[in-house]
Amino acid sequence: MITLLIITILTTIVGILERVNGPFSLVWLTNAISIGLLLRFYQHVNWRHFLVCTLGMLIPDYLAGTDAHQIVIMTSVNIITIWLAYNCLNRFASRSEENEWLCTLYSVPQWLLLCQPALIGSALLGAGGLSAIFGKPFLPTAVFWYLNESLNFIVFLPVILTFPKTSRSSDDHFLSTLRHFLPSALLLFAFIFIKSEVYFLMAAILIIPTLIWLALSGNLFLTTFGISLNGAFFFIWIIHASHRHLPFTENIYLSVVRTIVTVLALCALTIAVAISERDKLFSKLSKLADHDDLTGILNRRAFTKAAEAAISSLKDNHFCTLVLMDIDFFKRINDEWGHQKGDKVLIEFCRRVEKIIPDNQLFARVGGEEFALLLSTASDKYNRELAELIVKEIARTPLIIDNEPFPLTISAGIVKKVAGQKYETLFKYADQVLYQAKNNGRNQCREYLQVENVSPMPDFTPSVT
Ligand SMILES: Nc1nc2c(ncn2[C@@H]2O[C@H](COP(=O)(O)OP(=O)(O)OP(=O)(O)O)[C@@H](O)[C@H]2O)c(=O)[nH]1
Repeated sequence: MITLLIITILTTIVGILERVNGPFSLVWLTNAISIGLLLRFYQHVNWRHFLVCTLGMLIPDYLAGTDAHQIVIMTSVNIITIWLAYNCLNRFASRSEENEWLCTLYSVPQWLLLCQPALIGSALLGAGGLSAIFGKPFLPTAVFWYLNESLNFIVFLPVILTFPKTSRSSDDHFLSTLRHFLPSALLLFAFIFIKSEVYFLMAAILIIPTLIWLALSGNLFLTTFGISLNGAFFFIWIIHASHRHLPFTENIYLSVVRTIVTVLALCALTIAVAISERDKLFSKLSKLADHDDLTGILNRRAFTKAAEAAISSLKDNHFCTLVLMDIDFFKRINDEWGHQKGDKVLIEFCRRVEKIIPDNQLFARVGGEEFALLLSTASDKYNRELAELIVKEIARTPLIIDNEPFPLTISAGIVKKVAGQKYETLFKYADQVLYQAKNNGRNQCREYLQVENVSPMPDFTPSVT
C-alpha cells in the first residue's frame, strides 16, 4: 500500500509539472498509471487511496486552467470507465493460475474486446456531458474521446502488469532486466533530446525493432513496460512536432499516431504472450520429465544425470556419499492395506526424508519403493550419521497416514566416494550393502567400506563390512 501511495503521489507531481510546463503533457500517462494501479490493486485499495488517485487525475488539470465543469465530467467518466472495464474483465476474462488476466495468446484480443463497453460508454458519456455543458459537437467529440481512451487502455495495461513484477524481477535478474531495457532507454533518450525532424524520424522507426526485440525476449512485463514508455514518448513528441511542421489537423494526426502505437503495442504483446506461454509449457514439460509423478521428487533418469554431473565435477579431495534406501516389506503394506495406502506411504516417506536432509541434496525415487540420496555436505562423518538418522527416525516416529500413525522401517546402504570413482560404481556398491542390510534383518544402515586414495583400477577390490 505504501508503494501504491508513493507511486500515486509521484505520478501526481509529474502530472502537475507537465501540465504547468505546456499544454501537451504526460497527464494522460499519469492518469493511466493511477487507473492501472487502482485496477491492479483493486481488492486492496481503500477509499483513501482512491481519493489520492482521483486527486492525481484532478489537480494537474485544475492547475493547468481547465474549466472546472470539464474536469468534473472527465474525472467522473474516467472513474465510471474504470469500474466498467474492471467488472467486464473480472467477470469474463480468462485468468492464469497466478490469477493474472493477460495469460494466453487468446487473452490479448480478449482484453481489447472486453474493454470495448467501457471505451464506448466513456465516449458516449463524456461527449454527452461536454455537449450539454459547452455545446460541443457530439459525434466528433465522441469519436475523439473513444480513440483517446483506446490508447490509454493499451498504456495502462502495461502499467497493471508491470509494477508488481518489476520490483520482484529487479531483485532476481537485475542485469538481465537492464540488458533488455537498454534499447528502450536509448529510444526514449532519442525522443526527448533529438530536435531535428530527420533524426527524429530515424529514431521513431527504431520503435518497431525495439518492441519486436523486447517481445522476442519472451518477457511479458518488459515488453509491456517498453510499449508503455516508447508509446508514451513517441506520442508526446509527435504531438509537439505536429504543431510546428505537420499539415494535419491535430485530431486526425492524434488518431493516426494512436492507431499506429496501438497496433505496434498489440503485435509486440501478442508475440510476448506467445513466447512466454511456450516457455511456461517447456518448463512444465521438463518438470514432468524429471520428476516422479507420485511423490514429486526426482525420478531415476534425472537423478542419474544430476548425480553423474555432480560426481564428475568433484575434485579428488572432495567427497560425497550415496545412500540407497528401500522400504521394508512394502509388498505386505500393499497386500494388507491396498495399493492406495501404499501410494500414500511412499508420498509421506518422501516428505519425512525431505524434512530431515539439508537443502539442495539430490533425492530421488529410483525404483518402486527404492530411493537414492546423494549427500554432498562437507563432512563425511555427518553424511554417514545423517543416513543412520533417517533409518532410526523412520523407525522411531511412525508416518501419519489418513490421520493415523503408520509404523514403518527402512533399510539403507551407503557408500562414500573415493577419488576417481564414477556414479555407476557407487550405485553398485550401495546396492550391495543395501542387500546385506536386508539379509541381516532390515531396519538398519550398512556402509560399504573402501580404501581411500587408490586409483580406480579395474582390479580394485573394496572390502565389504
Ligand atoms: N502402492 C505402490 N506399490 C508399489 C509401487 N511401485 C512398486 N510397488 C510395490 O512395491 C512392492 C515391492 O515389493 P518387494 O520388491 O517384494 O519388496 P518388499 O515387499 O518391500 O520387501 P523387502 O524390500 O525385501 O523388504 C511390490 O509389491 C510392488 O507392487 C507404487 O508406485 N505404489
